Amino acid sequence: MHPSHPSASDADAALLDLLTGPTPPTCKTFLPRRDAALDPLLIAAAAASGPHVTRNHYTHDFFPGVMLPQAEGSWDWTKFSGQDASTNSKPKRMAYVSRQAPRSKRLGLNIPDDGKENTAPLSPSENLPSPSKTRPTDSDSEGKSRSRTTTVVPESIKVNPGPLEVKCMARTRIPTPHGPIFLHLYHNSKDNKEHMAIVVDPAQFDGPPNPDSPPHIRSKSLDAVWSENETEMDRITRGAYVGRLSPTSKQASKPSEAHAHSTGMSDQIPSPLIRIHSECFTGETVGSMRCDCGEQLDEAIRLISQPITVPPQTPLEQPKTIPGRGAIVYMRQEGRGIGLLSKIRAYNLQDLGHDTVTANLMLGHQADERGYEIAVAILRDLGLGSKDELGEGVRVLTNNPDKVQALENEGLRVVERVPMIPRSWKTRNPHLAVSDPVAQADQKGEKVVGATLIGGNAVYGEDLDKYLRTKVLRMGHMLPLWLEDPEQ
Ligand SMILES: Nc1nc2c(ncn2[C@@H]2O[C@H](COP(=O)(O)OP(=O)(O)OP(=O)(O)O)[C@@H](O)[C@H]2O)c(=O)[nH]1
Repeated sequence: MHPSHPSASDADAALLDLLTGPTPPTCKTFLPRRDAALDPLLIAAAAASGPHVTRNHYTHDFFPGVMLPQAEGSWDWTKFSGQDASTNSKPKRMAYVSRQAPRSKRLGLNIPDDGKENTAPLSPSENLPSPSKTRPTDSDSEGKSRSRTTTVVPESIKVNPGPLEVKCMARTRIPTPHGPIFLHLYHNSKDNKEHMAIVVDPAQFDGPPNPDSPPHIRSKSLDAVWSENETEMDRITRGAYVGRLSPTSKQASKPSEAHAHSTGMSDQIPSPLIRIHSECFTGETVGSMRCDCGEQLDEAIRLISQPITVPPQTPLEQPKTIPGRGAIVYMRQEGRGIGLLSKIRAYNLQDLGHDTVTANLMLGHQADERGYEIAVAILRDLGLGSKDELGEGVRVLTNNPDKVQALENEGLRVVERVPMIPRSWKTRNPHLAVSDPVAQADQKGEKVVGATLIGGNAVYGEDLDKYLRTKVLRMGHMLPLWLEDPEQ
């Protein structure tokens, strides 16, 4: 008898089976699912970013904060109803963050084992978020107390509390209107910026130093052999070569020869001229006439490149001329360390009538937030300004007495401060212009090749004058403030 039709006969049951099909199997007959349950992380990632996003991307936080309502791309604009996404009152969804240490840390890179040279580029050991300082009250220079809370994110974020190390990652020759320079790119273990050294030392093109010439200005970390697997071509490609490269160059530098110390002429030649220059996108790239940074960089390369006259040692000898030598350490400390964003805001405050120092303070910054530890370490790597007997003392191109003090505090041997008179002041002052070929050319309206990076000649205007006067009057820069009236 058919179980579902207890009252029907067997013939009826057979007919019914024929018409309705066999009884479907019960759930018990199904095999259990073998595939993984749907992964909520994967679904969330795909929903946020599209099907190309895998669980790996998501776990490792390729899109930090993408799930937060205010994050770019996280708002569904199809639901836009005139309300600002950032004011969405819905509870925030969770943002997942990788708990896995960076690869370099997991593999133990940057940790020298059995004394072997580390081949990996220096990188900050941890990618910590920038610390933020909160100042509940701040007063500007005019003594007005403000109660608003200002959050300050320092531009140069210190990410590694360990000892400072600098490493020159690459060096190359750059021709400039003032002559060739060697551009060195540095990594360091303190911040994540690529600071640079512009080395002027064209004598290096003639090959290894001879006993009669001053020592070449070369990076010790660049000339070091980084690993036994490094080929000559690897080393040449990163700039560890002596002389000038040509299509037939095959020989990388030998650390012992490249850093040979000569004693012959060292006593008679002046110490190398150096400058620590702070990045200024507006002044150097856009040609801003709000500051003198562009012309200072250009002027520093020009001054360091001037040939040096070496006095004769005996009455029978003639004075000798050798190529100029020195270096500019180009620090990525935009806006005296406050960063470009804050500097742009500071400019607007300046247009509202405040000077550069007050504008910084109003934004919750200090007047100057720069540090010089990395710059001095770079100079030391170049063999300049260290206090040991092989290092050369330096002459520093600056008007800023605080900078000289800070450099000395970091252990730099400064033998002289060399002032930098703004070109526009020289051009307009007949007494100063008399001894300066660039100023003379400017006065005659002649174009001086390479006189400035952008404008070609000295530039001036109300903004620049205000900026220069503030440096002298409020920051103690050592310049004679002769220009009371520009028309005089
Ligand atoms: N915060 C701020 N920074 C500025 C302003 N104008 C230029 N800078 C920055 O100032 C730095 C250069 O500093 P300066 O004070 O001009 O000169 P210095 O380096 O202290 O001294 P010198 O060695 O004599 O040039 C660069 O990083 C510029 O970006 C400004 O109005 N506000």
